[in-house]
Amino acid sequence: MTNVNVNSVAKTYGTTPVLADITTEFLEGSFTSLLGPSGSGKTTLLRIIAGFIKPNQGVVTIGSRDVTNVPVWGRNIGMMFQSYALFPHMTIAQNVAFGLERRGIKSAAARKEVDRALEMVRLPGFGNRMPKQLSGGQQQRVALARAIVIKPSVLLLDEPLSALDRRLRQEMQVELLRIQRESGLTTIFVTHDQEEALTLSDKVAILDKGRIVQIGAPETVYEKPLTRFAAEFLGDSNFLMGTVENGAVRLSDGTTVRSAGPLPANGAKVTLAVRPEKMSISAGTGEGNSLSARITTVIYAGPVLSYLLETKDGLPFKLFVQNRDGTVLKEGDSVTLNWSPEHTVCVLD
Ligand SMILES: Nc1ncnc2c1ncn2[C@@H]1O[C@H](COP(=O)(O)OP(=O)(O)OP(=O)(O)O)[C@@H](O)[C@H]1O
Repeated sequence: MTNVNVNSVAKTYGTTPVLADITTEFLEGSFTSLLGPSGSGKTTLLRIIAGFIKPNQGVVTIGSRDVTNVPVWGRNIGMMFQSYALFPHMTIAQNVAFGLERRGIKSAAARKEVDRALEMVRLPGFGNRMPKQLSGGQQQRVALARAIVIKPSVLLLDEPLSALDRRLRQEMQVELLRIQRESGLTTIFVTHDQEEALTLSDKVAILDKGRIVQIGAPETVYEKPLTRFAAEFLGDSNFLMGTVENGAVRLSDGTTVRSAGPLPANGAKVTLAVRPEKMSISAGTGEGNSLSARITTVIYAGPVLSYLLETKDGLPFKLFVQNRDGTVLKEGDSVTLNWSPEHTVCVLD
């Protein structure tokens, strides 16, 4: 169990910067997701921590040890990837024991550790089977057992569940979280699945173009996004542009919108973000913020209705409404949207 620190780490391929001066800390025993679009640098950061890639600058420490120049095998890291295939000609027990044997742990002691690891991933008694006799989900569990059996200081996971179907994936998420909690391993998890990141993590780090644009608890990054990119990449957001006037924001159609959060000085041009589920449709203006809009599309999905709307300024808006009484509004209806200043967040563009 160990803190992992990344200090001023940068990586460039040729002239293309892939990671730009990343400094962050992964706390002992915590589960952190690296979330970002394809090409944002998630895998590169993970591989730098693992030791597969050498950064052009910066320092990586695991515990109190500077590992920047330590090879992969000297870092005591457990790893699991999407395509971390098992050795097909070895039994499950041999697969799991592989890392132990390479560390010189003798067979009797190794067998005990292997049994314990297989128990932890809920595959006791599977040691004598061959990989092809296991389902995809079971094979992933074996890969996880192989990663944790060496008692690593850190567990690095690169989209380990993305090859599994939805149901199996959800099952494995629960298992992964249980194992992480039981083992107390500092875990760093690469994903581009936002729901997975929110449900599993103590902290979510959002990457964009080689930078961590925000890192925090799931509810913090979701409720208080710092940038337009973060507000859009993690969940859905509606955006309003305006000018700060007397502590509120004046939109171009003259409507005034309030935010409970801090705003820059009078005259500043700002962007406000509001989550679609935080808005409601009402008969008239109520408490808090309100805005007129016209429904352009109705998406009926059973328990939840999605409305796509257009404001007077021609801005596209989205709204998610619980289907409580079966009322479905129609395309073309003019409505008033209401929402709280608490849910109005000023974001950097
Ligand atoms: N060996 C390499 N040589 C040149 N460019 C590379 C190399 N490895 C990665 N890149 C580039 O670095 C950028 C970041 O890649 P990385 O794999 O870290 O992104 P990612 O966020 O993990 O993306 P994905 O979700 O698609 O896996 C990409 O633009 C990629 O093309």
